[in-house]
Amino acid sequence: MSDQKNADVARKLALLKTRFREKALSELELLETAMSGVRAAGIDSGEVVAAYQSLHRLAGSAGTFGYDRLGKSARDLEQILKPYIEGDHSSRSEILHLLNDDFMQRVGSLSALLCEGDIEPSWPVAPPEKGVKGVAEPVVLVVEPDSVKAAELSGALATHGFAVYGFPDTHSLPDKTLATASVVLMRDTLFVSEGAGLSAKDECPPIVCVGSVDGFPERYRLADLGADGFVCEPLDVPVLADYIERLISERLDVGAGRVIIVDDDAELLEHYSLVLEEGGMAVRKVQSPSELPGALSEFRPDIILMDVQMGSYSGTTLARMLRFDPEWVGLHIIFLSSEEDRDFQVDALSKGGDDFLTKPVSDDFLLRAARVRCYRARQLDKLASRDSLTGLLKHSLVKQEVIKEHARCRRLSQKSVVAMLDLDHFKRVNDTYGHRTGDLVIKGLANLLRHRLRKTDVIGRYGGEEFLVVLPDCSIGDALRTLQTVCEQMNRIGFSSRGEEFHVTVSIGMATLETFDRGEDAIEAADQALYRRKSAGRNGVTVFGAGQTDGTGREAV
Ligand SMILES: Nc1nc2c(ncn2[C@@H]2O[C@H](COP(=O)(O)OP(=O)(O)OP(=O)(O)O)[C@@H](O)[C@H]2O)c(=O)[nH]1
Repeated sequence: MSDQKNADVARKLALLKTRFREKALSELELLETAMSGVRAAGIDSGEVVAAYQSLHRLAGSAGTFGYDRLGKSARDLEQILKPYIEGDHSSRSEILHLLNDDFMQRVGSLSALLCEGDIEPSWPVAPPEKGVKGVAEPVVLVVEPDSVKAAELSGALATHGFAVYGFPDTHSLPDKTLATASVVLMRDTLFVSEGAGLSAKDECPPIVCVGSVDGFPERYRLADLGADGFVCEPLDVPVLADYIERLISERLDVGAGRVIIVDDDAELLEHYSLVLEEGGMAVRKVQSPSELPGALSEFRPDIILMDVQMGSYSGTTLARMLRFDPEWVGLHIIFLSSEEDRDFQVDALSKGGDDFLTKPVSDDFLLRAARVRCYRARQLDKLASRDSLTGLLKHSLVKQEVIKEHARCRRLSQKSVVAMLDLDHFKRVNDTYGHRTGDLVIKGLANLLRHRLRKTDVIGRYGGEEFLVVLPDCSIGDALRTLQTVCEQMNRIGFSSRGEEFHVTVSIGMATLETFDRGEDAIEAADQALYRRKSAGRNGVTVFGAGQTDGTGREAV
């Protein structure tokens, strides 16, 4: 984060702290006056419950703004009032016993704790570096002293769509370059002597060691020194490319995350959201619970962080209400509450929450907790919506995306393209090299598409060796060029099995989306174009219904 941005965030946090202090001061003043009144009259007309709620709020929020001692004192006083408000007695003698001198004195000293300044709120950990820079081509750094091996590995990985840069040792590797990389591949012996310094750097991406000796002691040593992975020679490049791909997508998932925060306390809401946003997460603030259903449909978060008591609304009831809708049954709801009572927490969870964070939470803890929970939510979501072999969208979901994109194109008069891809003579690959190798080829094409297409493009596995992609806001000419590149690059990837290297080609049929009445018709048209490409000799792109050439000199049908 730049110094300027740091200063901005610090200024905003300081402003929120001031607002909190002002609000808390007037609340404490009211509390003290109310308790003095109750004590003097010996009659409680609901003021003690209000005082309990006020102390409960302070106990949960003060620590967030750096007033730890205030939060703790408020919690102690809240605990004194708790048996009274849970019981059914409010005789004069009980009130006087409750609001004794000691209690009143402690209430009176709360506001002094607000003037102490206490500790500054902790600053969240820095956002993780994004694994993929720009549109495509994740950067892989190869740190290998043997220049021949380095060149071989770099060339092979480049055909899988990675941008590869080689370095003979860690000293020649600039920090700036390191920060742009998604993965470092490093000779294991070099890692043992130089790697610890590298992995300790903040900007260092995952380090995968490459070695020729694979045993428990060697792996343990590398793990102990901070390596993230190990691959043994001779290298199977498609397997390695897939492994790198997995590391990259895991890393991206950890950083990203969409959170809705529901809290009726404006300062807390602002503070939490600032902390998460600065940590790289996308946040939607909801202060009024009635706005939650609309925000959910629009923002589609990974998780909800929700206060438990918001005026007349209860967070647990809201959680239960959300589960009425099948769409939100799997949504992760995390309660943020100053309630420490275990029975209460279990009860809240049984009503539809998934987890409990007890307030006050430090900024750092909040960010880490939200990241981990978003990551888990995404992993679970992936299991349901993603194809397990390729990690791409499953058949029904990618089809849905086509239909959605078709409606969007019609509404906004925009142009998009849908394309169907199919590996050529794939049965032969399976028959010759086995199903496992066939799977690697399928993954190879999936990874290539991920690298070559834009982040906004939708990619799905439509069938066994068939893929469907949607290219939104894309002219037919641009789509043709992009997909031709995919064909060329697929053909360049060298797969190996049983000591033999082989290459696989892909055929593609494409169609404009908005020219059809329904999205399904556009898929059908792309499929027909694919069929024609297969009849016309495979390995290329055919546009539905156009007399365009496919870049290989052949006439597309
Ligand atoms: N390894 C592997 N093979 C699969 C998978 N799904 C489908 N297949 C195989 O893909 C092959 C598809 O073969 P065909 O439909 O005959 O087509 P083709 O051999 O690719 O020939 P053309 O499409 O005409 O170029 C079949 O052998 C399927 O068993 C999978 O998940 N993994």
